[in-house]
Amino acid sequence: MKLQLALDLVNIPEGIELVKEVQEHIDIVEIGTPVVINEGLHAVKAMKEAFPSLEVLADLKVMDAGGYEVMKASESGADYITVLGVSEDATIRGAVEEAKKQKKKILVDMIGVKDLETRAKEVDVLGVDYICVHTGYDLQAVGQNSFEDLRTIKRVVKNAKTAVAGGIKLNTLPEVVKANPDIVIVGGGITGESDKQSVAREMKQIIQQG
Ligand SMILES: O=C(CO)[C@H](O)[C@H](O)COP(=O)(O)O
Repeated sequence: MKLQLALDLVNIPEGIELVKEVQEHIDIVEIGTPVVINEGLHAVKAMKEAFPSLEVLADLKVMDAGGYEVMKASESGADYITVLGVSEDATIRGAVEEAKKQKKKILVDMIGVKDLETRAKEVDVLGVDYICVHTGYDLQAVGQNSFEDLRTIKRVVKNAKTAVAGGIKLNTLPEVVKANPDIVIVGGGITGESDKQSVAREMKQIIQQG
């Protein structure tokens, strides 16, 4: 099980400083959608250059032109690229095809999917690497989380690996880990803490203990 740090509310230099603090406790750095909007794919390139031993995920939330956008993110050094589960199968297929060419991985974000079980089964046969349940900020704000959704995809997904994101904190991590996802994605649960290093260290320990 990998720990992915999501960077959403920082610019490139702030992101690099933040990762320096926690790099030994994380596996993947996510360049979050707001960072890509503000800084472009330069942020992916800068992070990969600064931390060549860490994997980098570009959270593009691709919804069209799957092949082209995966190609551009791959050129910038992304190891993983996100595509939305609500997009057309043709978009997901295009993304998967390009990712295979570039030896990259596709993580499908199921944010906004209404019938999770049905769509997860459909996405699972398209050759994607990861299926991720995700409660975004707007639903976190009204008290929702992804824990039940994680159990659903663990039950129905047969080919892809699984991931979970959305408001995970140190005190809720044990419940998440119990469901055994392949990637746990944490943003504010680390970046919003004053002692980021010790929180990341503790999270990594909880993950390693399973
Ligand atoms: O993709 C995102 C928002 O769309 C975030 O990166 C993801 O939700 C993780 O951040 P947090 O732990 O703060 O919710």
